[in-house]
Formats: sequence, structure tokens, C-alpha cells
Amino acid sequence: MNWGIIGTGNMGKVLLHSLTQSQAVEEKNLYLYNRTLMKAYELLNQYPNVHVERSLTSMANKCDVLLLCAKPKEILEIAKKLQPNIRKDQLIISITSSISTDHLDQILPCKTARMIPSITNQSLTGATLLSFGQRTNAIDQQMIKQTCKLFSEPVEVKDETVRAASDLVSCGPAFLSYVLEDMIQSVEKETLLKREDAEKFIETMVIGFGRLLEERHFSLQTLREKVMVKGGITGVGMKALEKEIHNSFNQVFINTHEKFATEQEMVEALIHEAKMNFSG
Ligand SMILES: NC(=O)c1ccc[n+]([C@@H]2O[C@H](COP(=O)([O-])OP(=O)(O)OC[C@H]3O[C@@H](n4cnc5c(N)ncnc54)[C@H](OP(=O)(O)O)[C@@H]3O)[C@@H](O)[C@H]2O)c1
Repeated sequence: MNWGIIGTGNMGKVLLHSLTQSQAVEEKNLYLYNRTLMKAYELLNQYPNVHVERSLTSMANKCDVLLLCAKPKEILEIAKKLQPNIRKDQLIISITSSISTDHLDQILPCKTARMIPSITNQSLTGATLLSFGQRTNAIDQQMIKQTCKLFSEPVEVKDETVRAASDLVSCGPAFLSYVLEDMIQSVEKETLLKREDAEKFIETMVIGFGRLLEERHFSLQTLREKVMVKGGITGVGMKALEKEIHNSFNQVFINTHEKFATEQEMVEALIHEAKMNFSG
């Protein structure tokens, strides 16, 4: 089975790495295409046995599964261009929350799915969020789940919670990095610890923290209770945190959902326009 990655930016590269590193797909069965072709050719230095194609038509001719790894508006442009060359038995996957399988089903004649990756997939961990289009059957769904299982924990999500799930799984690493960076800046400001040492301590702490959760030694709550001895030093630090941070993520999710709604409106308008053009 041949897989294609259309769009070799941040996420296209993460998926190229996770698919090959986990041996989910052999390099010789992987095809790449990017708007700026040079960027796709540069990847041959690292992945010498993948193929770089020069057009969307040849991607459609050569691949059984196509991952559309671009921004929402670009994904729609790609889907429209692929449409005349796509067969019913092919599978096209959107990697963005704003483009659902229903959206793709309206402009493509084939099977569709949505697979939202996370930067954590690069180290063959973290989740992938899956949704399947109406034309996929149990075998297609199993194939996608099994492939994702080799580099992540696949979880099926419904349209109504896809944005919230993506906020945690895909945006989460960026949000957490910001909070940790803030912790480093504050420790540097308020104590004698040097920034480079603070960075090292935070990195080792986060890796250990992840390991504790992975090995199921604690839940988030029991871990906090274990560290926070009654009347101890962690407790006084926590008091300040409860005052400053409690509820401060509410606005984060309000913002992401507002942007999501705007993107969906744009996607629906563009699909309407595309359908008019096809029928006209
Ligand atoms: N970043 C994350 O952690 C994350 C996680 C989950 C999902 N996502 C989703 O992933 C999507 C892509 O994000 P990204 O960060 O990878 O974006 P990106 O770095 O900008 O990559 C987009 C790629 O698509 C290429 N492209 C654009 N139009 C094209 C076309 N018509 N034909 C072929 N290639 C085309 C671009 O080519 P050029 O080189 O010419 O610009 C670029 O390489 C977004 O929709 C985002 O919502 C991101």
C-alpha cells in the first residue's frame, strides 16, 4: 500500500518521521509532494528511499492513502485539484480539526478520514485523534487505527469534541511549554539560579514526570498530593499558584473555539463555492 504526504511543513515532516521510524510504512512506499518542491526534495537527504512527485496528479495516480498536511484553506484547494483524478477506493485524510470527513465527502468521490496528529508523535508517543468518513468500512478503519497505533495512541473523536480534544493533544505541548518557560523566567527573576541550570532542571523534571504517569505510579491528583506535604514548602508555593493560575485556561479554550468556528464558516463557504463550480 502506498502512502502520500501532501505538504511537507511541520506536521508533514512529523508524520513522515513517525510513519517511517515506527516502520508503519516503508520509505519505498512513501510519496511526497509540496507546493515549494525544493523543500520536499531536501527531505531525500534524510529519507533517501522515499519518492518526491512533481504534481498532485501523480500523487493521485501513485498513492492509495493521501494525507493532506496543510492549512485548512490550502487543504480545500488541494482536494479540489485532486478531485478529477481520485478513484472511489482511495482514502484521503485531513489532519486539521476544521476540515471534517463530511466536508471532504462533499467534494471528493473517495473514502475519507480525519487524523489529527501531535508533535509528540515524533517520539512515537502521544495521541492521534481519528474520525472516519461514511464511505469507509471496518477494514479501512482498522487499517488506519493499526497504522496509528505503531507511533501513537489512536483515539476516536466526535465532531462536537474534536476541537477540545485537539486543544489538549495537539496544542497542549505548546501551552505547557509556555507555562514551563514562565516558570523558568520567574525562578531566574526571584532566585540566584541561572537560566541554563533552570532549563536543565525543568527538562529532567518533565521527562521524569511523564515517566511517572506513563508507568501509572500516580494520577495527576495523587502525584500532587504526594509532593504537597501538609504545612510544607510546596504548599505555600501552591497557594500563590492557585491564586494566579486557577481558571486562567478558560479563556484559552474560549479563544480556540471562537477561531475554530470562524474557520468552519470559511471552510463551508469555500465548499459551497466548489460544489457550484463542479455542478456548473
Ligand atoms: N502544528 C501542530 O502541532 C499541529 C497538530 C495537529 C494538526 N495540525 C494541523 O496541521 C496543518 C498543517 O500545519 P503545519 O504546522 O504543518 O503547517 P506548515 O508548516 O505551514 O505546512 C504546510 C505545508 O503545506 C504546503 N502546502 C500548502 N499549500 C499546498 C499545495 N497547494 N500543495 C502542496 N503543498 C502545499 C506548504 O508548502 P510551502 O513549503 O510552499 O509553504 C507547507 O509545506 C494545519 O492545518 C494544522 O491545523 C498542526
